[in-house]
Amino acid sequence: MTETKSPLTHAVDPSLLSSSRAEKLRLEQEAAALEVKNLNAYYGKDHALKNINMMIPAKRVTAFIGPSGCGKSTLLRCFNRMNDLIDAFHAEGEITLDGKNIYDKRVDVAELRRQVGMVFQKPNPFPKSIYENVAYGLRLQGVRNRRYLDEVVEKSLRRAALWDEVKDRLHENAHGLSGGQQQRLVIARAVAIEPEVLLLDEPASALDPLATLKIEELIFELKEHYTIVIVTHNMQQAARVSDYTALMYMGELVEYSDTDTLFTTPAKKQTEDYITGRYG
Ligand SMILES: Nc1ncnc2c1ncn2[C@@H]1O[C@H](COP(=O)(O)OP(=O)(O)OP(=O)(O)O)[C@@H](O)[C@H]1O
Repeated sequence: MTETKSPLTHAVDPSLLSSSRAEKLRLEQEAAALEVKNLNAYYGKDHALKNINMMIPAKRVTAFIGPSGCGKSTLLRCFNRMNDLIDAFHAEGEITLDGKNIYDKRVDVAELRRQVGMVFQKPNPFPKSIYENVAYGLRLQGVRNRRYLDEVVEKSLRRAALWDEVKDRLHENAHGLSGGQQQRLVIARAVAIEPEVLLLDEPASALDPLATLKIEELIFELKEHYTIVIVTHNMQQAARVSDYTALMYMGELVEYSDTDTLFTTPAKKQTEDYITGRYG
């Protein structure tokens, strides 16, 4: 009896792929939002990122996957220099945002973080009202005009798919919202200051399946306006939400391509082993 060998036993259901991606995406044809050139990063002597070179396309969703400790979050945090807050950290190489090196000494890091917003695993609204959470960044910028603030708060909450659920309780404390609502509120807070890039570090891993689904749908809508980079442990999630996927392993970028290709016909054996669950 001849045994037909299927090329891959997918950890990810192939029907998840391509349904939302009618045409074949090609990285080399995309406009770049961020470009990473010869990036090495260290925590003291620990070499956390090893000579990373990649381009993050504008207004697409790019997912970073890979086993725990491979450097996904470190790379994500390089994009708005969040790692600068860690004493032992240093980076070498270049990351450009719209052609400008964000590691240049003259860069205003506060302005960089306005352009490159970040959402963390655990929702972290401030202990203030829903309204004040969203208005926070604008108030920091000195905006006082009430009508303008009202407009931005509404627009941001709509964009974060939360408006209908909170429009009658804008002045209640944000900590009264569910976890999923809090995470969408944090996204509204980030978009209120019109960033260019949104970094999402496992944004749904603390949420139940329904709240996760809402965040995934939201990510799909947000890419119309923003470049999105998401770290996820969940390969199904990467397959569902991202246009491009990067697999990392021990600080190296193993493979990076459009999501359909990475999950169906990866170029490297190491990728195939990872996505079929043979390691990680
Ligand atoms: N604040 C820190 N201080 C020292 N070492 C760190 C720090 N943060 C991360 N590291 C180290 O850098 C390497 C990469 O960690 P990183 O958190 O970027 O990986 P990850 O792929 O995001 O992991 P996970 O999926 O578990 O979050 C690991 O060896 C980790 O121990």
